[in-house]
Amino acid sequence: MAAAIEYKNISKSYGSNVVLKDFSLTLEKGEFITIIGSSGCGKTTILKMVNGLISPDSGDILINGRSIRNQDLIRLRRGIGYAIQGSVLFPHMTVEQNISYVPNLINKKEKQKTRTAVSKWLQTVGLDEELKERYPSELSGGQQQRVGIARALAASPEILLMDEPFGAVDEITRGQLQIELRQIYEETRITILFVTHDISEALKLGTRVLVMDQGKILQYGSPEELLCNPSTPFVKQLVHKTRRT
Ligand SMILES: Nc1ncnc2c1ncn2[C@@H]1O[C@H](COP(=O)(O)OP(=O)(O)OP(=O)(O)O)[C@@H](O)[C@H]1O
Repeated sequence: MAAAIEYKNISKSYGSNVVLKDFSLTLEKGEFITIIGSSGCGKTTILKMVNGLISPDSGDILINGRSIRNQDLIRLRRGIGYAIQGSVLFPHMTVEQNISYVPNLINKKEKQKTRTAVSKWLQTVGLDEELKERYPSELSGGQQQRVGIARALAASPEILLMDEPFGAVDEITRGQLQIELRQIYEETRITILFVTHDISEALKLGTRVLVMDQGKILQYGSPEELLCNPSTPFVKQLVHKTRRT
């Protein structure tokens, strides 16, 4: 399978804090990659490097075989969905305006087509059509999170970056969103990078799980590989938590 994202010998430090040192990894197209590891180990850093929100000190990142170094970052970001924890919706725009924001930037002349697409995305993320006229402040946390996911998907990205997108919602909503996201993945087969603190979520959603510690890859493999063949005592302890729950 072709590579969607390649990290090539990436190093990144903040002052004397070395976050990544010679980090290399190839992520294949169409995988749902969940990323887990101790706090501060560099999960968000490797995610934000994909859409250029964080630049490496050295090394290179290739998206679909092309280095992001010489690419127009604004254009690159429009093609990469990004959903993070909590509501990051534009407060002064309705649900419909939020979801259609990027599609309207991309194809200015096809407003009707975008309107139809908004209805499709609302349905996909399990939101009632009548919510589209509401403002973010008139929605529950779970609904806001769903709109955030619809907005990230609305530009039909090939890559979707998700940084603890379900971190701020209750358990029941979280379970529903997990099922919906997995369905969206099955239907679209886009490449998803999903940061989580929850090992059950990582094993349940991912086709591949990346376990990191202090900027290093401890294991990158399928959920089955992690469960049957944990590479280190750290990974073993981590996956054992799910067996007890
Ligand atoms: N802008 C910044 N300036 C200084 N240090 C930073 C900055 N951004 C991140 N760091 C540090 O870099 C390290 C990695 O951060 P990162 O956000 O990638 O970790 P993480 O694994 O996503 O953490 P968490 O699970 O707690 O969200 C941390 O030690 C963090 O404090």
